[in-house]
Amino acid sequence: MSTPPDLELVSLTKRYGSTVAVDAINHHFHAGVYACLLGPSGCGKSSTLRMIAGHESVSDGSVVLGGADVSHLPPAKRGTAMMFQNYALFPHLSVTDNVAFSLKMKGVDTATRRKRALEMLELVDMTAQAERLPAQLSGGQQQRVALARALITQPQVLLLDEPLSALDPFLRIRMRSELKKLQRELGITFVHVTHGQDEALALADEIVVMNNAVIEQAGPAREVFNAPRTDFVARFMGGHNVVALPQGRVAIRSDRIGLTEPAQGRLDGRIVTIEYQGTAVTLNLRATGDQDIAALIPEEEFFANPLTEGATVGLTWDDAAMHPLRA
Ligand SMILES: Nc1ncnc2c1ncn2[C@@H]1O[C@H](COP(=O)(O)OP(=O)(O)OP(=O)(O)O)[C@@H](O)[C@H]1O
Repeated sequence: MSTPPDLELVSLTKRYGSTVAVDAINHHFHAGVYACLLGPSGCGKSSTLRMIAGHESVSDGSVVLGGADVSHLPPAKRGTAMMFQNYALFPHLSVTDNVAFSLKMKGVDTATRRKRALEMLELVDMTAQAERLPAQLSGGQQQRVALARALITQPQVLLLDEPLSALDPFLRIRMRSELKKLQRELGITFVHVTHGQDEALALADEIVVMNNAVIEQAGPAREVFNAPRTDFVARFMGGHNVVALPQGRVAIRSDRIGLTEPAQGRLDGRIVTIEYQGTAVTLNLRATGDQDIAALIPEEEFFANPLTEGATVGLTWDDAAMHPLRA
């Protein structure tokens, strides 16, 4: 397969009446990346995805694929394909006919489209169910059919809107590793919308965090998690404390906080609650300056020297654990 093209969003804007859903965002998705658009409900992720797909008009700015402005092309002419949250399968068509549908619309002959549909079903391991109706499939199987249906058009970019949200937690984790494997095999760009931090961390080469219609931070998953640049990203990614220090606000991972004697650390904290979590214990502390701080202490370390609620401890961390936050 030839190298897929880069996808660029240039000052991309979506307005619905007076609501600005996407506010002049710029981003360059490198070809072949697995990117997750991550953010809370209403931040503009789906609007962004739908503008890339061509299912929503662009109010301003442009979508550029492989150097060409595709902002005003119809969805089928862009080189993108979209997989919807509810899969949108036709209930009266067999699995094979669902997958072959877009080729039928393009006037491809029956034998060719059946052959291509079966190839796609093989790719997603659904050959055995080829003649069933969607209602005769499990949620995970429906998702695979939806994937096969999106991939039959040989898109350069696959757009996925909350593709795992309809599945139960067990299946969600299984299907997420299948999505990742498929993306690696195909080598095309995946842009996957989710509001789940775990999902984004598990899947993404690159995480694009959106909030209030803008991109707050984008970068490799580990960089976004370990070095959040704003309060919002630190809190939304989870696992971090936002601490106000004389030099400014910093993010510190809760598992980077250590305990010492009172007055021997950087701050003192009173233990408000203790939560046992199996491999670790979370201490929720009220620290100097009325700041809430969570410290995640490995189980063995905690129980070697158990503490009780109400006790005061000193809190320590390395300089390298502090990530300054933008004001
Ligand atoms: N068709 C529409 N008409 C008017 N406002 C809309 C429309 N679609 C979305 N919006 C508004 O635009 C903003 C962004 O919506 P969008 O669906 O892009 O967010 P999202 O991050 O995908 O949220 P969710 O995770 O809940 O799907 C929201 O304030 C929403 O209410």
